[in-house]
Amino acid sequence: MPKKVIIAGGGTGGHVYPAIAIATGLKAKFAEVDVLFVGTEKGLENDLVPKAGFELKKIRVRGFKRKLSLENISTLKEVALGGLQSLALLKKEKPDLVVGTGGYVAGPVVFFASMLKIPTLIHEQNVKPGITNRILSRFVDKVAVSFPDSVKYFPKDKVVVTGNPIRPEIVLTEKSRALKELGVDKEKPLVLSFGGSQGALKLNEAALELIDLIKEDSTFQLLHITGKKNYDDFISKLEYKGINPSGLGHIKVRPYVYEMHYAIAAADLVVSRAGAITIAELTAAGKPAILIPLPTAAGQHQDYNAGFMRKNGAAVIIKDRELSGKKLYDTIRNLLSDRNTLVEMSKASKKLGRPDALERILKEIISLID
Ligand SMILES: CC(=O)N[C@H]1[C@@H](OP(=O)(O)OP(=O)(O)OC[C@H]2O[C@@H](n3ccc(=O)[nH]c3=O)[C@H](O)[C@@H]2O)O[C@H](CO)[C@@H](O)[C@@H]1O
Repeated sequence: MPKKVIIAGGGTGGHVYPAIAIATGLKAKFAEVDVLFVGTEKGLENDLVPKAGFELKKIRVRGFKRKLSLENISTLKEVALGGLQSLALLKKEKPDLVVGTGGYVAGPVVFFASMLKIPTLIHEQNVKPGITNRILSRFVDKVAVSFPDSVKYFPKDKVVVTGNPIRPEIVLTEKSRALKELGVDKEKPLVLSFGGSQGALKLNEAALELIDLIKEDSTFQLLHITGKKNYDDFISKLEYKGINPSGLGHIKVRPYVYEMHYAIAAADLVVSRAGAITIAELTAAGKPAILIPLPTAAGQHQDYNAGFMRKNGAAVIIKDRELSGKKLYDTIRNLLSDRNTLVEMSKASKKLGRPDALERILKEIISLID
């Protein structure tokens, strides 16, 4: 009998990309396995899941505000509704396994699956786990974590260190091919900058200043990703500064890059937020980084992710409040002009990579289905 796996994960790329990596890995190994995604109406899953060739069912879930607020009363209604929808979906689909990769949607789907005695696995991407996964860990069968430092947060008998599953192309793409695909000059180093899957306004502000500093001439090239919703505003601000973005050969600005494996493979240095999947991709590809952890991330979890990279010599950190175009420019110039440090950082980064993470998670999944 063919098996059915439900993967619940959504909201941002950090939850959706690992879910897609798991689904694609499962299908590659067992073509007969049926994989169904559960997400919400608004998240990035609506764009990425159908593109990856999977079916997406949607339920209505919202997160609670961390502070006491009236809005939480209406959220409570949504949560109850989301619970009922999850239950109905699980009863209808009768999956053999439910995997949760985070985001609000994973909460009710994984919780009710465990109540229905369906085998469950959750995956935690960050060094410091979120509250939902900590609560869910009491009910699920397996907890896959991405860093040894996360083990202490979960029940000992359930937790296993697998790493963050990433798209295989991230490791498989040759730099020379990537440079060609992106149309960048192979003689000058390329700096890739982006603020996770949504883009980051603060990083965009710094990038605007940085572009102003390097527009005439530069020792490096820049590929800056603004995030889809910030792109038009970014371009208007560039034009206001008298800069025509399409007229700059050594600077490229994009709203979003679907083929991120080319951007990462081509880069000599990466500037980014400290999202867990970004870090997993950079380390798998052995890229040195300048990280600007998002200060408002729940429980400061990006500080922990970035701290892990710095502790191991793979990244330098700029604090969000200290970020400016000039600071970014100086930090980039210093690193690019110090070849030895850059090589050491690349090696350190590569050492932290876990290219076998997907295989490890698949092994856990298979043992739960069997
Ligand atoms: C604001 C917030 O709470 N962010 C969280 C979210 O981050 P976010 O969704 O930003 O996730 P990550 O930084 O972990 O991953 C971003 C993903 O988007 C991809 N990408 C990005 C830009 C682009 O143009 N194309 C593209 O494909 C990257 O290659 C990567 O695969 O989930 C992560 C994993 O739980 C957390 O660590 C982050 O703290």
